Amino acid sequence: MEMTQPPGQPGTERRIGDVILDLKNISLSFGGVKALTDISFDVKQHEIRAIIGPNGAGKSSMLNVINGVYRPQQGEIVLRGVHRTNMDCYGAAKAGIARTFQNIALFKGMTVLDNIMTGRNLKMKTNFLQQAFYLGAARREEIAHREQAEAIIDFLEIQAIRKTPVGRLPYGLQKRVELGRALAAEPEILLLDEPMAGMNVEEKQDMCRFILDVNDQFGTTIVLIEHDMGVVMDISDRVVVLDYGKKIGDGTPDEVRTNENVIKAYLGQAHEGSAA
Ligand SMILES: Nc1ncnc2c1ncn2[C@@H]1O[C@H](COP(=O)(O)OP(=O)(O)OP(=O)(O)O)[C@@H](O)[C@H]1O
Repeated sequence: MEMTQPPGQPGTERRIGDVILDLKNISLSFGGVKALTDISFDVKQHEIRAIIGPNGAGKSSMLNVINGVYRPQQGEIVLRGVHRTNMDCYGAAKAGIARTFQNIALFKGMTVLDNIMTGRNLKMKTNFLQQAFYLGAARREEIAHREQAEAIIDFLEIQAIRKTPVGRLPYGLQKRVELGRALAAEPEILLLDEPMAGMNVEEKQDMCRFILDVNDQFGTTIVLIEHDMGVVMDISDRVVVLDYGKKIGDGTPDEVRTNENVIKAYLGQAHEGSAA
């Protein structure tokens, strides 16, 4: 599990720090549909922060606001103390925010290694011509990036499939590769949209372990959406709960578990067997 140059901050001790990302009064509509209404919550450095809520609650929209896919009509995104009314995707990536998607977004015909290499695009410093002719600097850079990608492959224990086209892999492994591609960007904040959706119990346990290891070993701050309540309650430091685009709960797993509104809107449904 030793990486030559791990993502995030090498050797960072797992200690919850100050607020790194602060969402203030975010509202987002699509025509008449209010996806988010006046949502505020913060994310502290090194923590695992979960966003939960029933289908259509606004969870993915929230991640899309954080990494600049959607522009909120109201509110502010404060990243490391810098106030913005919206992010843009490139700016978010440059600022150390990486994400995975609900539906896997990988290049299916490309190998695992090459997919993970695409995650290093922003780290490439040589220009297009240098790369095209594979000139000295480009060659050295390529080797360094490959080493980094191989280190991620070792970390995620997918050495055996490093040359396999992603499209041929089972779903659970594709999700792991997607995590690898996000890690390749060496993010400080990692947004995970349902990283365990569609997985069997064993795959879920593996993914949990990798998420905890990333957080623990590299100090990466993690914001995740997850439907599996067992997983959420086990691995999160704090949980924010959305329902119909509104925030109805925010706190530690224990606080959220006993919050009346949450029980009524979400956990209550789970008890009745209508939610995961
Ligand atoms: N691009 C879009 N255009 C129109 N409406 C959208 C768009 N994205 C989201 N919505 C609407 O915003 C609301 C919140 O959707 P969102 O996908 O954020 O919820 P979610 O909590 O992630 O749901 P799920 O758990 O089903 O993924 C829904 O009513 C959805 O239909």
